[in-house]
Amino acid sequence: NPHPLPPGPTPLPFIGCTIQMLLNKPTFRWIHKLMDQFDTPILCVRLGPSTHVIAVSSPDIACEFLKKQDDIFISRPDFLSANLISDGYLTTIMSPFGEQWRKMKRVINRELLSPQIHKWLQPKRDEEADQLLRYVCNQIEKQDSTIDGGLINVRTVSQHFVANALRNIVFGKRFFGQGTEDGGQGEEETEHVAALFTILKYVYAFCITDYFPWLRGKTDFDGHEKIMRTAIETVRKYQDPLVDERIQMWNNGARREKCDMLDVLIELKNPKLTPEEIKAQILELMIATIDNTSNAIEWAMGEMINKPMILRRSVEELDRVVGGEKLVEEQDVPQLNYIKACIKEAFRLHPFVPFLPPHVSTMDTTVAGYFIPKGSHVILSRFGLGRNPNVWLDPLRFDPDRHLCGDGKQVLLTDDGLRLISFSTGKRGCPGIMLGTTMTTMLLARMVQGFTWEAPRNESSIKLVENHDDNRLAKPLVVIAKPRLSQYMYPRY
Ligand code: HEM
Repeated sequence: NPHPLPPGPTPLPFIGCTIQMLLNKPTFRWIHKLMDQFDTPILCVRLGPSTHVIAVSSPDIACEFLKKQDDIFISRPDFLSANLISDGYLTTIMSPFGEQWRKMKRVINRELLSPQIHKWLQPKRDEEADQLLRYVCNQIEKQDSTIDGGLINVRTVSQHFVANALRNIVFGKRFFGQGTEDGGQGEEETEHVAALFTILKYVYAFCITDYFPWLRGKTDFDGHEKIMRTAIETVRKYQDPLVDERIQMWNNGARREKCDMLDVLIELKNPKLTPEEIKAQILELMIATIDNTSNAIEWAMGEMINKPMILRRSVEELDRVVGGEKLVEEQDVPQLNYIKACIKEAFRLHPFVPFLPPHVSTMDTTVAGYFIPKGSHVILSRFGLGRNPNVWLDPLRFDPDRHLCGDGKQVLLTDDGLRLISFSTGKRGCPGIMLGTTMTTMLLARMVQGFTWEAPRNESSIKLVENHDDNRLAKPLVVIAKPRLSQYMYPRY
């Protein structure tokens, strides 16, 4: 191939840039620094003897990879983390290109995330939207009654809203255990969610042995393997027995009617799934949903509370679209354009994971004039795209107006031109757009409709500081909420 590799640091023989990577943690910040140093929107870093990692921060080049040459960049790497999560690539997100990926993606698209199934499962999501208000009200009531309102940890509320809804949709119950008196999660759910986030932290996390594959199983150099195995075990300890129990119920006739996603997966005839496939796929669906939704809402709320004008406009939208006499419902989501613009702005500016899962090329090719060898790991930078100063004016400013379309056109959370990353695009794109959009919008809409929000008394504004190691808020968002609707409107159980 006459074309050069994309610019990047000169790799050493055999080890590539591995030592530099180890000396410059966290790796995503190092990669972005290199893109700045080389002044390039496409960078090549070689890790180990032969892996070319290609980072991208320009929408045009991103579209060449995921639109024009989508068929080539359709695989995933064989990483230990991905292998463990997917139980040897039985699932969708993690599986390399091939029959198993095709089969599972079809099952998810057609059987779990179709519009009919979405509608069928709405009562479960509605239940969680009501529980959300009830839980926040209870938290406020529990606190010192001399203070007007109460302190709410938005991170905990958001993460558990998503996890509870997912458990309800998949297993038909919000909690593994009893929960708490006030409608909150119990020990079991806290452990479940923490383990899901540990898995998310260590998946595709530049683990050394992934670039020296013959070391796999011989050394756990950076400790990732042990952490990953423990977290997966924790999640499966709660989930797998429910799957086994349910299979048995179908077998012995104790269950005859499908009520949730687990029933759908067990009763699938063509293709028939094995218990191992069902268990691994459920674990993957759990991690697919929880981070983006909850993290976007935590950041969006922090930004909105710091900019009261934005918060006010979103309240006005809710009052206009929904009115003061009923709670916001899923049917209102298409019209909540300002709320969705706030969420999209959080996706743009504060993505939970810095890169998309790697897209691996299945043959040699040329992109943007550069040689991209077969087996390259292309990582589109959510961070780099969303904050690209050539694309976004004043990129670090939280400004939902960027996403309003005018002419009354609906704001979509999708990202077709890849100017930011929300659900990605192409054959590897997210199949959960409808469910993801619905849950994220309902969460923010109910929080904003149900309560007024402000910074804690001793803080003039909220310190929106990003973690060094990831893009989360350095400290969970804890703010004051006060009920803003008439008392009779809050669901009681
Ligand atoms: C706001 C919520 C969500 C966001 C922002 C989101 C985002 C993403 C992104 C960026 C990808 C990677 C695409 C790529 O590699 O190019 C992805 C993949 C995926 N997502 Fe989502 N997602 C969300 C919700 C969901 C939900 C609710 C489900 C299902 C319950 C889901 C299931 C999947 C699956 C199965 C894949 C793998 C696709 C493949 O590799 O072929 N996601 N998602």
